[in-house]
Amino acid sequence: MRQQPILTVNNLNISVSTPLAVAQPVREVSFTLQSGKVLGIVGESGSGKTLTCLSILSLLPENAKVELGNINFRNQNLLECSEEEIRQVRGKEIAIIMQNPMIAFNPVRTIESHFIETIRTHLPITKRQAKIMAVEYLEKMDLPNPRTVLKQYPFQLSGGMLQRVMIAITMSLNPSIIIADEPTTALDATNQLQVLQQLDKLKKEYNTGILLVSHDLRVVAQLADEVAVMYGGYIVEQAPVLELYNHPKHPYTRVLFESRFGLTRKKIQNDSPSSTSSINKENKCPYLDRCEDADHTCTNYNLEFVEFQKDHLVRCVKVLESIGD
Ligand SMILES: Nc1ncnc2c1ncn2[C@@H]1O[C@H](COP(=O)(O)OP(=O)(O)OP(=O)(O)O)[C@@H](O)[C@H]1O
Repeated sequence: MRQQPILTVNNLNISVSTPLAVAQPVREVSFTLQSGKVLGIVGESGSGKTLTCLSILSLLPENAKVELGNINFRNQNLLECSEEEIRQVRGKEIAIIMQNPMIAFNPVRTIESHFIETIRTHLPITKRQAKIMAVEYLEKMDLPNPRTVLKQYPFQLSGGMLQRVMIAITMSLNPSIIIADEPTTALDATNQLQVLQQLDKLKKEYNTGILLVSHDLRVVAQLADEVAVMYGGYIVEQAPVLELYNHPKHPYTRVLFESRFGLTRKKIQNDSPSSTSSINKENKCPYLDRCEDADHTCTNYNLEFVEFQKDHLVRCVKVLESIGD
């Protein structure tokens, strides 16, 4: 039996205003996250992954806003929370790990000082107790010599170590959800693997739900239970990881997989999806201009996201037609 989702994002639409135009980089995005599961969100640069994540914790840039939708966490619509209520959720309930851990640390403060401040902001404990917790969580992240690490400054640690420190700090608050936005992109292969192993450990040991954002299909394959593919602000396909990787249906997903896994010489073109540049008034497929399978039917359909088989959803009129055949 499927358990209750811990996070439900429903029909999320985000707009951004620039001096030249209003764009809608996130459209009709819906997904759920279960405790102890990893939902991977993949898609090329600019597809709307980061804005989707930032909106969950009300961290959107000033010129961006949620136009429509709701984000439910523990029966609470996060979009209706006050700034104070959101502050209670941030870090303690839902934590975010970003791509470049160096940015998250103040270069003139030791790891110990970061650790203690974060823990004590959320938990009523003494500095001594916080330090004991810090050592304990660094050990859990398999960082050698945790006491030495605590005395060090961020620049004295490698990117991979710093990312694991970041995860240790995050986990010391025992959040129900971690949003990991490209957590391994800045790391070399060895460190990537270690960070992924630690995230996997967290999901299993603490039943943490993880939203794993990456443009790297191999990273997502290692960790995710389910994967959503974003293109032009929409989720165009979503399925359990094995189903999606073995039977990608949307033309964009297929090209993405072929290009990443070298199955053919086909490459994804670098031009940005046209649909991020303005509001999609025509309701045409966001992938239309780049799709090899497109025909006249693709310019006139309502972009519905359809479950064409159990747990496998796709937003493509051609795929749905072919199933009907
Ligand atoms: N503050 C902003 N002002 C204007 N446009 C923005 C802003 N933030 C994001 N965008 C645009 O919105 C679109 C989606 O951005 P987002 O960062 O969510 O993409 P992404 O899929 O996470 O890409 P990346 O992997 O490069 O971070 C992009 O076209 C981006 O340029």
